Amino acid sequence: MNNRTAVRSTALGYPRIGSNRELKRALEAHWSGRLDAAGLERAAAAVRAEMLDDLSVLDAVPTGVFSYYDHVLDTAFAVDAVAPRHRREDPLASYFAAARGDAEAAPLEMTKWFDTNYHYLVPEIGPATAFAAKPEKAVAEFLEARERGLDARPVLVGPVSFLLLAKPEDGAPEDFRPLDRIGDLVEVYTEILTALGRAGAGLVQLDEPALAADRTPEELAVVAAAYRRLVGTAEILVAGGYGPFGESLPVLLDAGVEGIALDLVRGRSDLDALETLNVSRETFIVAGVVDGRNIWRTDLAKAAEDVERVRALTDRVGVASSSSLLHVPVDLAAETGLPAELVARLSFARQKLAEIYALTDPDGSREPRPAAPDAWRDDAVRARLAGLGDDADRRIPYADRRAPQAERVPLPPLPTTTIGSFPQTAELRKARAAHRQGLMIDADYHARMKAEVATVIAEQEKLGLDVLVHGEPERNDMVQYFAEQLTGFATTAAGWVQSYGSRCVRPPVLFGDVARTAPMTVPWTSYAQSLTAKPVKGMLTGPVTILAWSFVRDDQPLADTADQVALALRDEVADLEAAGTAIIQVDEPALRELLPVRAAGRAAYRAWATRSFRIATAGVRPDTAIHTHLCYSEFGEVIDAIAALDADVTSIEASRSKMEVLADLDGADYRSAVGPGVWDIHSPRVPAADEMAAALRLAVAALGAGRVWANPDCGLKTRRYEEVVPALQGLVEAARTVRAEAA
Ligand code: MET
Ligand SMILES: [Zn+2]
Repeated sequence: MNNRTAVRSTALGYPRIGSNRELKRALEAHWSGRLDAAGLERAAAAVRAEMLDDLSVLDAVPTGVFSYYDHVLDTAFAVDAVAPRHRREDPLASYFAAARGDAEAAPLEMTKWFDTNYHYLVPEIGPATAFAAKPEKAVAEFLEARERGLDARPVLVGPVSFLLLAKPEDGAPEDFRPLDRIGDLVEVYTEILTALGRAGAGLVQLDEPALAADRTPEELAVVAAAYRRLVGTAEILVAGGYGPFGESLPVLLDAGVEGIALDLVRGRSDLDALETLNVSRETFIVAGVVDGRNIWRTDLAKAAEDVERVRALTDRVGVASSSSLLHVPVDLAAETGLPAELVARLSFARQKLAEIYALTDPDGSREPRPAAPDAWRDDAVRARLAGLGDDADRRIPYADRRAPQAERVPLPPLPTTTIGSFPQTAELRKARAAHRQGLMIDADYHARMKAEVATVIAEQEKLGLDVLVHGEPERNDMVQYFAEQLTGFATTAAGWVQSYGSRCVRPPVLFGDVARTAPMTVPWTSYAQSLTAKPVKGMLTGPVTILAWSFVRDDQPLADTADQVALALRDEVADLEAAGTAIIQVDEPALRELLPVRAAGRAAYRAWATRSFRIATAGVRPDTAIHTHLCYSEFGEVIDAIAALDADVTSIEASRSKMEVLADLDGADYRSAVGPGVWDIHSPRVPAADEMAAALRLAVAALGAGRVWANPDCGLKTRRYEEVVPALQGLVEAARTVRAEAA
């Protein structure tokens, strides 16, 4: 029992975009017609080979975790739950039509994956969706690993989570829920599991992250029935990964699954529960003690203690990441520019595999995490925060701000605006790269960016937009741009993490106390304003989003870290206002993202998240308008938090979800203005003016013309001018039409 084979090492999933983002490049080449399907598949095979090379240090490897775009979409294709509008002759075209839309059809809705910055595509399920087993991808990737002599374990999204993550297709009856289809779906899963078994698979991992959320007794009954049916066809390891299984844990064990993979980073309560549950010593328990969501080095001493607790309960123990490693960059070795004392405290995917392995090795390291150096502390910031008055996060009521703001910046009903960024052209990216590599001097770079601002302002004046933006050409990324200018942050050279499809982000590392040393955006906004008589919005990223899109220190509560960021932004807001900016937008697209998966943690989250936003913004005069912007999610669950931000205008993604947000706002205690997005900028499709006008009419009907703004869903940086110009022409036309109707 004490030899190392007693404890097996594995990971629940792995980064799949390639260590140098090879898949991203191949996908984008394919979409633009520069790479054919065979070329794309060759690039994909190379990425899968690299994944297996990395994973092969472990006793057992997950397979099927590669994806061309998204693993939920892969699962939809594995069970043939493809919306009729996405069916094409060519399966790859069908897949990308669902993912991105094409000339004929809008894509699936995209939304955040639990409390992460990964986005999945929302399957559309109806009462008649004809599920069918399409196990080819799962089987092929299993065999690929098997041919290398690896102990391969196919991974699929489990049937319960698949349906809980799905939405009813358009036109489904009011009372239809995708979960109603569990019986049919499970039959198809048995066929897939059988096919995998025939190919030689033993254990199969079914990811049920939705069981890390609160589940009703009816849903638990569905879980029980589904897994009782499935255990007859394969040995099943159920993985969660985004918190404790809680009430689902005994249900899964009772159903007789072969094993359970626990998230022992965020879901340590499951370990206490397990100790009371009288688990059979035959049950395979995988201890997810290596954080799959963050990049701090594992405290191996503490992790080893948890593994021992599991070993006391069962003879079959695994050590793994707490979730898929999808959420961390591939290799710390690529970071040659980081300070040594930071590097000593970090661990990326490859390092995490080594940590996992060490924990299964009786002679492996059991080193605790070293404490943070004193130099990372800023007592001045701490003292300022401690001294902030109780009203530092309060403005006078919205009703009293409205008139002074309208007087300072007179606007027509349904004012038109954009969310901030304009296309990041190849030329701009080239200039930024040259500047970063020292091939372009600061003065030339700034001149180039200023020229771009001038172009963007002129374009907006020509289009007839009401509130202008400077276009954000100087920003590589809306969080990194600020992280590079604040203390307490480091940025990585190649720490890429997949956000959606081919889109990757490089989250900064927030390791110490945060402070602003100089204005960060004022010169850009002021320059843009100097070029036009129209109002130009200041443009900042809010504290919650800065945290959500960074790897944040885990040695103090998020609330305390958020307040430090808020204080830095408060100074920036004050400087913008002093420079004459009348409208300041503070983006919080990630407000929904950090909402705790379980209800128990939500009130506390709402309180600190909204307070930090208000600390950042509440210092302004009544006649200065604070805008905010949210995107990527369903906002029903955070409507009260949105109201509590106390912004004067909230622009919010709405077009893919067909203005659902209006129903949520209706009834919430939300009084200020809303810009529901009328153009889905995640798709290359240019909406027609009358389509946007129809959306605006819905908004006017719900909120009244006086409270509606006309804008796209999000920033335009990923789009091309060929799309942006006609779409914005249509937007301005739509606003004028609906304005005239409302007058
Ligand atoms: N101001 C930002 C932009 O337009 C907001 C993006 S939200 C993901 O790019
Ligand atoms: Zn956005």
